[in-house]
Amino acid sequence: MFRRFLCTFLHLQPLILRPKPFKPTSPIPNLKPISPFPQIRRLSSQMGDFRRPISVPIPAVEKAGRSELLRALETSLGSGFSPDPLWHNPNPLIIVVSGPSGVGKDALIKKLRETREGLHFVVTATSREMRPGEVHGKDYYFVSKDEFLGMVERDELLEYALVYGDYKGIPKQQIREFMARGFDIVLRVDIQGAETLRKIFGQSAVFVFVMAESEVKLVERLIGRKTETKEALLVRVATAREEVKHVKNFDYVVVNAEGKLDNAVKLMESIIDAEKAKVLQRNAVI
Ligand SMILES: Nc1ncnc2c1ncn2[C@@H]1O[C@H](COP(=O)(O)OP(=O)(O)OP(=O)(O)O)[C@@H](O)[C@H]1O
Repeated sequence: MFRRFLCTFLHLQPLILRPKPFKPTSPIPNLKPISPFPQIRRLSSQMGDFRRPISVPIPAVEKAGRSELLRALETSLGSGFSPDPLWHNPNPLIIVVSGPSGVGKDALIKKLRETREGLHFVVTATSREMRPGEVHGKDYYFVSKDEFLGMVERDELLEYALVYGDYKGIPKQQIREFMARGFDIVLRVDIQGAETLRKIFGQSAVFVFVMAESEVKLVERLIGRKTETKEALLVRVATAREEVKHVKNFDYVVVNAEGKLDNAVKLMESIIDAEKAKVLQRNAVI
């Protein structure tokens, strides 16, 4: 009576409570697998494991060898232990790095490139003049305005914009190739670019906003870089003030404080690690 009540309670057939016949699994040779459908076999064993009576004695842990114990546990559970990974490899990420001009995006990316493997830093195409020290194909693909517009016409760019009078765009093919090889992709774009990419990717990419610790530090950095005319400086600083307000559209903020570039790089790495460990993975497709 009690057993019948227990079975109804557990939504089980009475048969399940009976001891199962002994069915050892590999590595004991010459025995048939328990089921021709390993998935189903594993599932049923998981569901019933804690209720199934132990049909063979398990040797004392301190006396038995590892393989003997393993075999006894397998036999008692009614299925072998799978060597397959319990969790799949994480999906390749698309990481969009943005922030106001002069905040240190390039400096951060340069350091990240030195410290972390498995990342591909997308080389943007631009129609702007090469700055001293920059390398074609490494810092940017420097192309003429006409060449750039040809790429737009052939739909070769994921996103492009006219930034301070120069075109900048992200070649699609480069991203596809590196994602197929398992690389995480880092895209460095201005705020407008990040907004466009958010529309394209939605939540399937990671958006990181790089900030300085204060407005004054940001302006000092831009002045210190000595790459802008005074007119361009004014435009960049005024724009930066507005751009900071866009932070709410991003997933993460990285404060790149004066003299603390290494901390910002570490935070970037932590963000990537956390994203890789997510149960619900992002799945960006281009
Ligand atoms: N943590 C930091 N401390 C001090 N100086 C920094 C720091 N990070 C970057 N810099 C310096 O600030 C200046 C601006 O940095 P960087 O060129 O990387 O900015 P950016 O965000 O890429 O700018 P832009 O969008 O205009 O290209 C550079 O001279 C860089 O060396």
